[in-house]
Amino acid sequence: MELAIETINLTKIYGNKIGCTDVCLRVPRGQIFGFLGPNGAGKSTLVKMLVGLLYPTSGQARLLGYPLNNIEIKGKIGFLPENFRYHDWLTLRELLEFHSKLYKLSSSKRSKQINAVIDTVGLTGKEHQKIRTFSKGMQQRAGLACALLSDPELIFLDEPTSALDPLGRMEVRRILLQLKDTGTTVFLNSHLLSEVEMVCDTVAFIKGGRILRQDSLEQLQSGEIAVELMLSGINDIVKLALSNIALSLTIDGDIVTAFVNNEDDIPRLAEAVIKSGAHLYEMTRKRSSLEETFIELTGGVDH
Ligand SMILES: Nc1ncnc2c1ncn2[C@@H]1O[C@H](COP(=O)(O)OP(=O)(O)OP(=O)(O)O)[C@@H](O)[C@H]1O
Repeated sequence: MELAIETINLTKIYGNKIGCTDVCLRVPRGQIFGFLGPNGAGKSTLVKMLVGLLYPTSGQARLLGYPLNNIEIKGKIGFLPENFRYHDWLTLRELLEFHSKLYKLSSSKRSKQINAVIDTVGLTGKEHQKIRTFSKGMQQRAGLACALLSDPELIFLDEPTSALDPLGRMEVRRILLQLKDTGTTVFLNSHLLSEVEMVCDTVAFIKGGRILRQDSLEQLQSGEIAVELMLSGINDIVKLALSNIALSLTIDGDIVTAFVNNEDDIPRLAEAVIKSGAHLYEMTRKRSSLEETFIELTGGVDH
């Protein structure tokens, strides 16, 4: 398997504080990789080392086959930092011109590429507006446009949707999947587990600077699913029908929680209730398995 990122015992110590320690990650090329952890876990520290903004205290890493800080890879990676502040007195077009010069894009390529990224992030028509007049969501799109300018082979996005409304988030998900389709590797730091679940192929969890687990989303989601059903008329027939589908059941008054192995069992639960003559008032899939894994591994959801 060809790797976009490989780190071997990568460590950053700030004075006597651990940023991250002994990080060994393997990010396959062409995947969307989700990097999850509570506040202060070491996510930004790792990304900053990978993009060359921080020197590691020890350990090694290779990006797109090159050792860290190789100048050649700078033109092949894109980066959207978490708390970016761009030159807000510039217009969007001026900002992108400036960044494309930093990327040393040829003048013939520059204009075409700027138009393309503006279109991709949905800011067409805003080219001549100053960044300072942009809403937070528009600023985040402008940041994403900068990160896409070099047509990167590998892109790091630190909380790319934190300022976006649900529609904006959906749009970013579409962009991420589009990037994946064209072979770009996406390294996504996100607190939004539902988003990670929707787009990522592989996920790693970090806490206290240490990687707790790295696995494919498929593997992480292969655990049990809890489904809560609010019923009236619970009787032995319903219980039997549900227990024929579920691995186990718990009943508390009108609430039945059924644990199933497979997503396809969820509609079967509803059918079983209706066929057995009980009334179904509400049906909720409890926490997603990714969320459960996150809580189990890190001891809590961060906000
Ligand atoms: N410049 C610094 N000097 C000293 N300690 C730092 C520095 N930057 C980060 N740290 C510490 O390193 C640890 C990891 O921080 P980091 O910002 O990498 O976490 P994070 O997972 O990105 O957090 P968040 O989700 O809140 O952005 C924290 O304990 C933090 O206080």
